[in-house]
Amino acid sequence: MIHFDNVGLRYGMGPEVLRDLTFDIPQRSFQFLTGPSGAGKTTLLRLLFLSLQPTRGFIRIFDRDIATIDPQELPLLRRRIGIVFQDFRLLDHLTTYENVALPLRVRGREESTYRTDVIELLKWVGLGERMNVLPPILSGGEKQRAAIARALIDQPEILLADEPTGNVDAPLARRLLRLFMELNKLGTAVVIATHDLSLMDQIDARRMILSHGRLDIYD
Ligand SMILES: Nc1ncnc2c1ncn2[C@@H]1O[C@H](COP(=O)(O)OP(=O)(O)OP(=O)(O)O)[C@@H](O)[C@H]1O
Repeated sequence: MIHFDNVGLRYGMGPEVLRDLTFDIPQRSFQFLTGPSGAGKTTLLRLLFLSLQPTRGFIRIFDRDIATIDPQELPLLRRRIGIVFQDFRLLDHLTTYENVALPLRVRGREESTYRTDVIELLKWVGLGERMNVLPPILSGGEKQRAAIARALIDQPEILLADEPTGNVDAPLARRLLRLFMELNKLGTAVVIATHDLSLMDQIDARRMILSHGRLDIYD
């Protein structure tokens, strides 16, 4: 589904942050992306989300060479990729329900065509009772789950999550991990960027470890 071949990335004239990355992310796979702070996890997620271009190398996503993708096509391709940002990026003046429905609303979909799906998804992430609340009232873990629901509303083929358990306690982290595993069983590929060793130790999943800009993979 995703293939990187000798990819390198530098910001401006700075040093290479990512070097010689060659790997695949297969359909329906589940992996952790880890490494010390500053190793380049967020940068790699941005490449996977098509919000950065590599400075060298070749990336194929959904059978497309990303160097040849017209910028106008990006929104359509990005719909196939769900992303949960480290800082959630919820809009404070919209309710939880409206935040999750927003990607559909901006595309001009009629509310009657998605209302039930949004409610079902909110129930699935455990926010059935918090649908009409504004984000500033939500706890850190609830915001996290609202951001996950928003990333999933378009039924992406791959979910990218940046430190999704960074702001929650251990029981909730386990619950979120179960949610990601359930999603993966339903067919979505999952990439979780995390520092959290205890989270990774809970399941026997592939580990992509970044260090000094290079990547080692333990299947
Ligand atoms: N927009 C940018 N411009 C210049 N340098 C950047 C930019 N974004 C990140 N960097 C640098 O790239 C390197 C990798 O950063 P990145 O945020 O990808 O690491 P990370 O592994 O996600 O870190 P953390 O675990 O602390 O979130 C760091 O040295 C960082 O300072």
